[in-house]
Amino acid sequence: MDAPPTAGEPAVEARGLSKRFRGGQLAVDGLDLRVPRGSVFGFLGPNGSGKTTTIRMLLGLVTPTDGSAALLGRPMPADARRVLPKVGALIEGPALYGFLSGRDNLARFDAADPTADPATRRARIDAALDRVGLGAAARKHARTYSLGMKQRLGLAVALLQPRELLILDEPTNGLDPQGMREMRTLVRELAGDGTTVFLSSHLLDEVEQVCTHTAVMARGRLLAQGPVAELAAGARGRLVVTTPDAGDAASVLKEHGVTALSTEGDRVTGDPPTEPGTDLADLNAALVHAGVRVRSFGVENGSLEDAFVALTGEGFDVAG
Ligand SMILES: Nc1ncnc2c1ncn2[C@@H]1O[C@H](COP(=O)(O)OP(=O)(O)OP(=O)(O)O)[C@@H](O)[C@H]1O
Repeated sequence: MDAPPTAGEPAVEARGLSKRFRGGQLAVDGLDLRVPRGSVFGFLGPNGSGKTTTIRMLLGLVTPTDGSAALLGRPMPADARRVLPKVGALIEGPALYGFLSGRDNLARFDAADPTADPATRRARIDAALDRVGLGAAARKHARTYSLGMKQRLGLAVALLQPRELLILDEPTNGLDPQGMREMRTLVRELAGDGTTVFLSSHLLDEVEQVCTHTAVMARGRLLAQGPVAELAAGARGRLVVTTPDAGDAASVLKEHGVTALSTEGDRVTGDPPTEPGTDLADLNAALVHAGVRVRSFGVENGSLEDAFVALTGEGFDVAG
């Protein structure tokens, strides 16, 4: 008999998880990951940073070169047969038959599951279709579905059984704004039901909007992880000045130790000086003294993007 997983055990845990592909490429490098139960966890990183490879290792689809992974307190892939029934996954778009209706696609997946009782199939399929908002389109051929509907049908496949953990690889990738909104709402609803959701994304604002926790990847390495609010709050805020004299303002701020200055129209932003004893009021006085007409002056709260830039020294949308 196995001991039940202890309470407080993370939904996903990786220790030193690494993958070097045959060509020599180190796609994932010593990843230590801890996904709290009940969280919506955003696995964030630019394209090519190693997110998909990590997800494939977590699910036992790729063998790690080094390190270990556990899902719901059980080692993977050793306990895959016991764990995977409690885990729904959506990776790389589901394999759907276009000539079958949404409902018949689900029936096919359900029939392929040896643990699924055929007597209750219909109810399971209805519930899954309802959950993803496809009840009305259930009888249409899947080939007529928009990409967003196909993604939601893929999620319905994952929801045919009750799940403790959902792992979604870039669930909004390629969707139009409406499709993105629907998928994000769905993720929030699923999390509201108590399911832990682990999703990968290359979109900072998506993670900020949807996730409670995040881990930030770049070039196969983990840069930071923790509650989204804590990471964003830890980032230094940006000084923001609006003024019709933007050019002069930038010069004065530069003279007074403001770095990483950028000007957009009447808005000048920069990193405030870090020397102890620097008072922002003195900066404002210096601007006024130099004849700069200041409309507003303040420090904006740090965002996840600020945290990322601080961690990597570069913008987010760089190719990994
Ligand atoms: N089967 C493979 N063989 C060799 N290299 C691979 C293989 N799969 C991925 N890679 C490389 O490993 C690195 C990480 O890829 P991965 O797909 O995990 O990143 P990702 O963050 O998921 O990016 P994307 O969002 O573009 O999928 C990339 O440089 C990729 O080219």
